[in-house]
Amino acid sequence: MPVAPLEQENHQRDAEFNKAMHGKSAQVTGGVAAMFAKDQGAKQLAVDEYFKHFDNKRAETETAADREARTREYATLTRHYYNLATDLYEYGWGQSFHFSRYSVGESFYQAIARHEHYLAMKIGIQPGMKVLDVGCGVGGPAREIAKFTDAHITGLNNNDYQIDRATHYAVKEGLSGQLKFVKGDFMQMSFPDNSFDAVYAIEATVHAPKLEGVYGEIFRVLKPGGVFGVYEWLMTDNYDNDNVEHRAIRLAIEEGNGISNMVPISEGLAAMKNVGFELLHKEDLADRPDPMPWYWPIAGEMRYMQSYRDLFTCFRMTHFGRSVMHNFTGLLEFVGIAPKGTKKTADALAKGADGLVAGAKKKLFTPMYLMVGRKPEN
Ligand SMILES: CC(C)=CCC[C@@H](C)[C@H]1CC[C@H]2C3=C(CC[C@]12C)[C@@]1(C)CC[C@H](O)C[C@@H]1CC3
Repeated sequence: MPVAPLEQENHQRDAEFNKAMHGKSAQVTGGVAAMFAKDQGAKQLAVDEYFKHFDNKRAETETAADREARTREYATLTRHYYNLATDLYEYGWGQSFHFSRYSVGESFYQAIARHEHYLAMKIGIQPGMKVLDVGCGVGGPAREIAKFTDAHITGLNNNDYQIDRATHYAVKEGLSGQLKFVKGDFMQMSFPDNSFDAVYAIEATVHAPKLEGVYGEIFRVLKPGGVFGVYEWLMTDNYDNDNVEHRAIRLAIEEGNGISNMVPISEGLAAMKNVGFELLHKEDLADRPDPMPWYWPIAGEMRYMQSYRDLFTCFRMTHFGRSVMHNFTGLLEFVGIAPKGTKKTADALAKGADGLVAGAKKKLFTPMYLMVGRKPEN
């Protein structure tokens, strides 16, 4: 695919849109309350901007030009995806927007935290280090890793609403001295060269139009000798783009998850090497012989639940739990309480979740391809 030019950043425009759409809802407790406190007109704009890339696009007729159009507008596409999806994520999943491995007797949130600790350990984060979290979401992982390691973490994010939420939670948890959140496009970072001791990215760099672009920026801002670790979303090398069923799964994953261009493992590995990283570790953690698969919560496979404390969290992700919530939002939309587009977004997320599960079961997709690379000393 030809390399598209990067989208021009406009922080003032984004800040104004954030204020218009989300108002003061970043301060609200809980995803559901925040979800309904939006401006209708601004939300409609986000819906139109996001779904123009996916409405009426079918795997059977998808062209390279469709994919190129998405990558040209990668930043707007992903920013509006998170304008629409963030509250639902918080309602249905929590504040760490990633999957994890699970083990016997381990609760859902313990597993999520363990996945974060594992990456922090793999890249050797030490107390006092200056660490960058690329694509930090609402800061769940940054807060956990800050507490776990005593490091200073900067979260980078292109969505103002998520930055506001992350900042709000950091203040609430008394972590403002250790955490800061910065608005920006990870393809064109504003940090000077060699500014961080370590960098990590958890299921976020898949939003890049080209992995080499974001990994190149990470390489630039990392100090020589510093280590970068990533859990990457990749199609496995079983994926065949000429197979319509495979394409339909990839397209469902992209639409439901704000992704402009998902690529195979081989491309992820090549990107790490091409930008200059010395690869210390590569492994698909989804291939570990775990007693339950990473996707069980979104597949609604409640038999894997390990703690009754997880009952409500996990029930919300079952097909039944989702349809209760999605039809309820549809009803609230109909009577004018919820802003238009709430149900459409929820349904797209559900379709994306089904795509993730189908991709995982057919061994076509992984959300936890671990790559750890060092920037050489000279
Ligand atoms: C988009 C990327 C790169 C990472 C996010 C990973 C996960 C946190 C999300 C992927 C699918 C999402 C869904 C939900 C929460 C967040 C995810 C698991 C819901 C369970 C939220 C509640 C809705 O009613 C259904 C959603 C299905 C998909």
